[in-house]
Amino acid sequence: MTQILVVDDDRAVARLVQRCFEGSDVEVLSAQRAAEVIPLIENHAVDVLLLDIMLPEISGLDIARQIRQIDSKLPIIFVTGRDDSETTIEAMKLGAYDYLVKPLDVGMVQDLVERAIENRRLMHEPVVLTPQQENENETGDLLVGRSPQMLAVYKEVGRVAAQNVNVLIRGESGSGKELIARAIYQHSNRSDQPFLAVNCAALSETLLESELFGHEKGAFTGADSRRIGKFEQCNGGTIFLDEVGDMSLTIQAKVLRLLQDQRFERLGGAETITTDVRIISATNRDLEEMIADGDFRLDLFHRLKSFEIAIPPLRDRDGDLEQLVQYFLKQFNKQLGKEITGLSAESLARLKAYDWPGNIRELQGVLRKSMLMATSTVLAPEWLPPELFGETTPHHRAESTGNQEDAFDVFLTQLENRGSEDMYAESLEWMEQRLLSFVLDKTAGNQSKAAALLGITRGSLRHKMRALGITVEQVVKGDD
Ligand SMILES: Nc1ncnc2c1ncn2[C@@H]1O[C@H](COP(=O)(O)OP(=O)(O)OP(=O)(O)O)[C@@H](O)[C@H]1O
Repeated sequence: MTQILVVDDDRAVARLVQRCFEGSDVEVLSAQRAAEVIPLIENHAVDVLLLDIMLPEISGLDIARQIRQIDSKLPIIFVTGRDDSETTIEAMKLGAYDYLVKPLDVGMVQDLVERAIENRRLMHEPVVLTPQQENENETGDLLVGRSPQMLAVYKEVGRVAAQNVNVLIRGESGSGKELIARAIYQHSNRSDQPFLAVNCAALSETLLESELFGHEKGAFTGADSRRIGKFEQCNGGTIFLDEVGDMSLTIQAKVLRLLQDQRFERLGGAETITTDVRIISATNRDLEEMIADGDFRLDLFHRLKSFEIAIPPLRDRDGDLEQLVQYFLKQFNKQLGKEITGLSAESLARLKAYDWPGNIRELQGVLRKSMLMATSTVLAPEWLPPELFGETTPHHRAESTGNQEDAFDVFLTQLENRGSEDMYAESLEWMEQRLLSFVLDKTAGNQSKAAALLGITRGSLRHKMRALGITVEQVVKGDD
């Protein structure tokens, strides 16, 4: 259960935030007075704080300073009446996650809070590497796999984590680059400082530049106030630049300068700002080829890879597939209320023969989808998706008739047979899984378009996708 705390003397703010998360697994706590804040934070596992900057008795900034003493990494979203005030800048420099300007917009609140929750997860959810610790009661994300190839990776993480050098993580899509980045951060000397992740492929050039370096008012159309960028906000911390190969040459030049002398200017600004950040970057692109084509700077490449970790693709990890399958079976049995005991020999052989271009993420998706559909306790090949057989059309079960009602009936009968006491929730999950996959497929993975079709915000869509274990790659790849 995720908990967010809303502190505002205007009760309407807490009510609005409550409305934003109705029906989700987010619990909204609220307080109207400054004196309540610290005890609430001390006594609850608060994941995100929405804090009014202008409380009657004390400034929100002063409370934030006190909170930093207790929890230096709690994402704080300030709520303010004006968006160009110096106070807002001050708040961002204090390490606030972001700020919202009143009147609040439901979509924006959802979107920002979702992102802050995700950021909290990235910082807090421990990534467990040590082989002896592999047990199901472990909390956090477990890096499963004891192949010699992965043991070498864990050793490298151990070697480099405490050194204050930039690390470049390379590996195919879905191979675990983000998990490794978090493991490095968590074992580093900066683990008590923030960790901020930026996906360089997800934003347009101007927006990415502004996200990283900030901007001054009027720097570009739509820049109606000054904004502090991640490099300034994350002073003393670690930035994870995901998909670093997707940065434009202009931004590459700016990042290079930052790496050379830890200085930069906000977009459209003259003031030179100094910052101290460690960069962990990741890519699945062939940077050497990009350098040869003039698309990536050689000098930046060398700066980013003071240390390089190459994550092997799943197909090259000796013996990891079986362990991962066991691990995900247990996990999904719990999540889906199933009792699937294992895979048939033929299914396992099929999984082993497959190439896994989407690596662990694809394996997760395949198992989840198959387990959701399966009506037997052993996962037979008929429940596996067609792409594993090199087919492009469904070849099995009720779905093969194209009749979704049949598939739903099968699912319901199965729930009934195993005496489910949670049919409502389980059926809704089944439907949501299909609905989201369908819409994301129709929009070729475009989440904004998908959210618009569904009539929900992008934040809610992302939240649902995470809860259901759906990734865009899976959807798009699974159906092409
Ligand atoms: N060794 C592992 N053990 C258990 N789960 C794993 C392992 N590696 C990856 N995962 C899971 O697989 C999914 C994809 O991992 P991750 O996001 O770290 O990959 P990535 O390489 O960063 O992907 P992308 O290239 O798309 O950014 C996540 O849900 C992650 O928790």
